[in-house]
Amino acid sequence: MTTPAVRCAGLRHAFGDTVAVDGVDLEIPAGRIFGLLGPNGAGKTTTIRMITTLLPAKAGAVEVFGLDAARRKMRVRRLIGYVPQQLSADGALSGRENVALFARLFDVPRRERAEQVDNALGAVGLRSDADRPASTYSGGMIRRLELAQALVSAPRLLILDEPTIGLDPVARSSVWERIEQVRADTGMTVLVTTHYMDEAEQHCERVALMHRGKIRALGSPAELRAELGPGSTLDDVFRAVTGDAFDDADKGGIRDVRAARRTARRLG
Ligand SMILES: Nc1ncnc2c1ncn2[C@@H]1O[C@H](COP(=O)(O)OP(=O)(O)OP(=O)(O)O)[C@@H](O)[C@H]1O
Repeated sequence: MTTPAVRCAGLRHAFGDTVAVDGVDLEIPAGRIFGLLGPNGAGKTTTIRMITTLLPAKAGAVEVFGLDAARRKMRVRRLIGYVPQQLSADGALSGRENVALFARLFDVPRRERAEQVDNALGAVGLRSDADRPASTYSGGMIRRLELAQALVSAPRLLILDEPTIGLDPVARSSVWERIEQVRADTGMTVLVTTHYMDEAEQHCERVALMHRGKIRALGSPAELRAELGPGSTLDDVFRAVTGDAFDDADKGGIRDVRAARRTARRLG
């Protein structure tokens, strides 16, 4: 059996009295697009931060391609490209300069840097806009630039936290198009969190539904819907396994995140 890209066992993290992640067992097969779905506050970002080694687990273990994330932190970090929810591009720099900065941060060898930067920009469709300031980019272009920043070190696991939040439908599909193309070209594993059930249905081969720190359902979107019966949606599956409507569980917090990304749509 091939080693999974990620294996979490009994993963737990609490912030004071708030248990954000509550005993998560999860296996993410290599080479697929895997969606971690759940409403605001479900524990998705906290789970991702433990997988990236940015946050130590209070209990349980994470393995990335068989490497223990607690003991082999630096090796694990080199396998991962991470696009957080927060903006990570600098509006004063050109697209190319932004990606080159990440190439230096991730120790891409000096003689390969210019080519790798150009390849990453090409992979997200930004080559012709690469030399103007990122402050002139649209929201979708900024998201694609952040994708290029994560791709420049040629990671085996690409982790995207809400990659399409706050974008209009056209920009959302262009981001997904690039993600799917990169995965097809490189075979890398993609772990994505999203609030958008329709996007998960369309683009993720497997999904985990997370609610209040726990994984409530796991499988392909089609399998999960089939278990519930004909005509059901992923929203229905979520309601069936949690007893909550997805939107009710959200408690409005997502609006703040959306607003934040909307205001950040133009840099500078
Ligand atoms: N740094 C922190 N300090 C205190 N509480 C936190 C912190 N980060 C997250 N939490 C809490 O942990 C819980 C899980 O948050 P987390 O951000 O992991 O959820 P999420 O599913 O990623 O939601 P979102 O889409 O809003 O990021 C929430 O109750 C949140 O308020």
